[in-house]
Amino acid sequence: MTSSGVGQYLINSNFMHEIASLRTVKTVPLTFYRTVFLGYRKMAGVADSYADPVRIAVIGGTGLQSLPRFTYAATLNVSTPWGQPSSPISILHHPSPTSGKPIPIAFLSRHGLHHEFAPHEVPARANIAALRSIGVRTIIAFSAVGSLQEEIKPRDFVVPDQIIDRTKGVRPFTFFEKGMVGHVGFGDPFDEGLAKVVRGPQFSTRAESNLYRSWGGSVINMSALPEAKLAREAEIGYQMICMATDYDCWHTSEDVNVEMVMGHMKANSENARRFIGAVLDELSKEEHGDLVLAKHLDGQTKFAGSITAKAGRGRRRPRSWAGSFRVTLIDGRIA
Ligand SMILES: CSC[C@H]1O[C@H](OP(=O)(O)O)[C@H](O)[C@@H]1O
Ligand SMILES: Nc1ncnc2[nH]cnc12
Repeated sequence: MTSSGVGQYLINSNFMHEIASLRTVKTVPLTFYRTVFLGYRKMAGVADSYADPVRIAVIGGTGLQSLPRFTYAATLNVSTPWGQPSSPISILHHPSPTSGKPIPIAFLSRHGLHHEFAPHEVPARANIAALRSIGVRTIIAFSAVGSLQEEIKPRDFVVPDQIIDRTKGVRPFTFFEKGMVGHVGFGDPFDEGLAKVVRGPQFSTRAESNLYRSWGGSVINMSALPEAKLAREAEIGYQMICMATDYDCWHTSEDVNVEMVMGHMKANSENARRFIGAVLDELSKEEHGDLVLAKHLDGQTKFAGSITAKAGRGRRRPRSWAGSFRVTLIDGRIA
C-alpha cells in the first residue's frame, strides 16, 4: 500500500488522562486502494464453535459493529479470566486472493453489538485475551478519530505508527499483575510490518485540542489504549487504522459531535469495508505468513513470571503465561 504524510496521533479520554501521539502517520487517500469483492454470502445456521486456529482478527470501532457481506462461519461466546469480551467473536471466511481457500478471520466489536460500552468501559483485557485464546496473532483495529491537522480531512484514512498515552492509570492496562510480573517493549507501539501492508466519553476542550496540536499530534481518539499495549503483552501484532470523522474543536469548522462522527462513518462505511478487504487480501498472501504469526514478537514475554522469586508469586498467578489466555465457551464447546 502506498502512503504519504508525516504527523502524529493523539488519543483522548474524558478526564483528559489520555492522549496518544503518533510521530508518523501515513494518510492514505482512498484512490490508493483497489476495489475488492466483498459480496460474500452469510451462511445459514452459523456454528457456535470453530475447530481451526484463527490467526487474524479485525476489531471494529464506532460505526463498524459488524462486517456485512462476509461469510459467517461461527459465532463464539467466550469468557476469559478477565471477563467476557465486548461482543461475541464472529469467525468470517475471507477467500485467499491466491488460492481461493477460505481464511478464517475473527471479528469483534469494541463497543459491543449495540455500542453499549463507552470507551472507558471497553473490556480490553477480555477482548485481547479472548482473541489470543483462539490463536489470533495479528489484529487490525479500526477507529473513528478527530483530525488535528488541516491536511487530514474527514473520511481520510490514517495509519499511525506512534502514540502518546493519556489514559495511564485510569483503565486496566496490563495482564502482568498479581504475582505474574512482566515487562514488554513498546517503543514501536504498532506493528511496523503490518503498517506496510496496511475514557471518557467527553471530547476535548479547545485549549486541550490546541495543546495536542502544539505537540504535533495528527489525530485523536479514545480507544487505541490500552488495546495496543495489551496486544503487545499478548505477543499479538497490532495495527490501528483510523478514519478521520471531524476536526475536533480546534478548527474554524463546526465542533465535533456524535452526529458528525456517525454521519462520516456511515457515508464512508463501504470504503472502510473495502479497506478491510484489501488488508485481508494482503495478509492472506503466503509471503506474509511469518508476519501474521507475529514471529517477530515471539519471546517478548519470555521472562514473564520468572522475574518474581517463588516466595513472591501470587496465589492467583496462572501456571504459565500462555495458560492465562485460556477461555471458556459460554455456549458451545472450545473446539
Ligand atoms: C462516537 S465519537 C467517539 C468515539 O469514537 C471513537 O471510537 P472507536 O475508536 O472505537 O472507533 C473514539 O475512540 C471514541 O470512542
Ligand atoms: N474529536 C475526537 N476526539 C476523540 N475521539 C474521537 N473520535 C472521533 N472524533 C474524536
